[in-house]
Amino acid sequence: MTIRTLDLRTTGIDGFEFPRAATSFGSATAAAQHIIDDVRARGLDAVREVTARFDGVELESIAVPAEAISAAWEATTPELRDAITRSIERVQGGHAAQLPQPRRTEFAPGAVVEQRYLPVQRVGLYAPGGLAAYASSVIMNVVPAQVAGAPSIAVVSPPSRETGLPPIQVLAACAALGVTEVYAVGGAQAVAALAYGLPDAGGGAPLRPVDVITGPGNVFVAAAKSLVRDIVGIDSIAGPTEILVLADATADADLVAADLLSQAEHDPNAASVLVTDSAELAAAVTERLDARAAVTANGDRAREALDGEQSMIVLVADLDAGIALANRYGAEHLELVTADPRATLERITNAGAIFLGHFSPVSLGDYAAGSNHVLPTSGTSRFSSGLSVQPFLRPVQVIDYDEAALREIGDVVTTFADAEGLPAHGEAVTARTRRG
Ligand SMILES: NC(=O)c1ccc[n+]([C@@H]2O[C@H](COP(=O)([O-])OP(=O)(O)OC[C@H]3O[C@@H](n4cnc5c(N)ncnc54)[C@H](O)[C@@H]3O)[C@@H](O)[C@H]2O)c1
Ligand SMILES: N[C@H](CO)Cc1c[nH]c[nH+]1
Ligand SMILES: [Zn+2]
Repeated sequence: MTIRTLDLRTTGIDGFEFPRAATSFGSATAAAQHIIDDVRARGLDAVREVTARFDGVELESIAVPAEAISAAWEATTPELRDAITRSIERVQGGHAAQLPQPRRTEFAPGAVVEQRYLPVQRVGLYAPGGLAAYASSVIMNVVPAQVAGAPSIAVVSPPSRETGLPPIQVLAACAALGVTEVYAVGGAQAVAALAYGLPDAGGGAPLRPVDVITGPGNVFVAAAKSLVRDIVGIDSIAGPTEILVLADATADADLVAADLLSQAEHDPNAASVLVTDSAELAAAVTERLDARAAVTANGDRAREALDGEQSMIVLVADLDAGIALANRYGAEHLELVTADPRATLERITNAGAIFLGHFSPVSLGDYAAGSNHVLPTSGTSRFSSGLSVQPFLRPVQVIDYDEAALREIGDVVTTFADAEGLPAHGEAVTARTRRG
């Protein structure tokens, strides 16, 4: 494996567009629609059939028994329990800081409009399965929902072939967070079950439909989320993970290589990109990537990602060109490893999350920084943001006028009502102000 290097030092960056991993969203959308229709029509029978086909697991019920959740916590090592607990504390702190404050505006005595934030009443959170046991994704979904005050939380995650349940790490994170409603189901069938509900999720108990679905997943999960977005709220659609490291000659090549590999191990479609104005750094990172990929456990998968057309080292003439490219790419994860990362930060316009300097690697944010790891990918950071308390809260305005305040502004209403040809609107005001 040698990650390819593209030298734009003399040609310049005009017209250069980063290739992204090809994802067949079109065919996945057709497959997801078929699964959604089937689950709506046949409920649990359809969920069980699709799960048998794509997960290779035959299930009677998808509802995870409460005992399995508590047993998972008991069976978890003290080290992982401690890590889960400390991660939750940080992520809780990070998300509590996002809570918007209610506002009260008094336009005149007795003329008040308040802005309050109401939590979404029931949420469905997707923790991916597949290549890893995403306990941390449980935390990154559940904590913002809990901090927002959502009273009813259902977690879905694909069953493993061995136990027919989500991995023990996922269940242990649910236990630590006090989540008791968990379903062993993944893919588009999980999204359909959350959006439309199931009259019977196994053992006669229903899965009640949710109001909002969040969480990362593969292309079928993403396609299903976009297909149900007219009946439930969703967060942004997260695709294969991405890291762009913007580094100058002051960066440590071994650390840059370690960070590029950390995201490459997620998925053969993951994108690892280094943008630098230092040819020496580019050469050294290439060498360190080879050395590290040879010894890390998921080296084969990471090599596939680094070999893919979506991964590369880009050599630019100077830091200005590098910053322009980073903004053009809008990476899910952007690392700034420059002589003055804070100064570079001021010039960043697009990124899902930004990691500053040598001691803020992406994997810190994945687990323990206190930030959220569900982040916009594929350039969608131009218009969307990482998961926060926001999808779990709705601002609602409360209008509270007294009689004098209504009299004072009433003519604005009647004049508008007449101008719009809607006189009954005005009459609703004069019925009050002309009384007595
Ligand atoms: N952005 C983030 O925060 C974040 C966090 C963790 C994981 N991820 C990403 O999430 C993704 C997880 O993907 P995954 O596949 O490992 O797990 P997943 O849970 O997203 O998908 C597994 C499900 O896909 C369904 N499925 C598999 N093949 C199918 C097919 N041909 N047709 C229909 N359904 C099918 C199965 O039923 C299975 O339950 C990875 O790309 C990973 O990088 C992102
Ligand atoms: N880097 C992934 C996408 O942001 C999240 C993750 C979960 N576990 C490890 N990493
Ligand atoms: Zn990661």
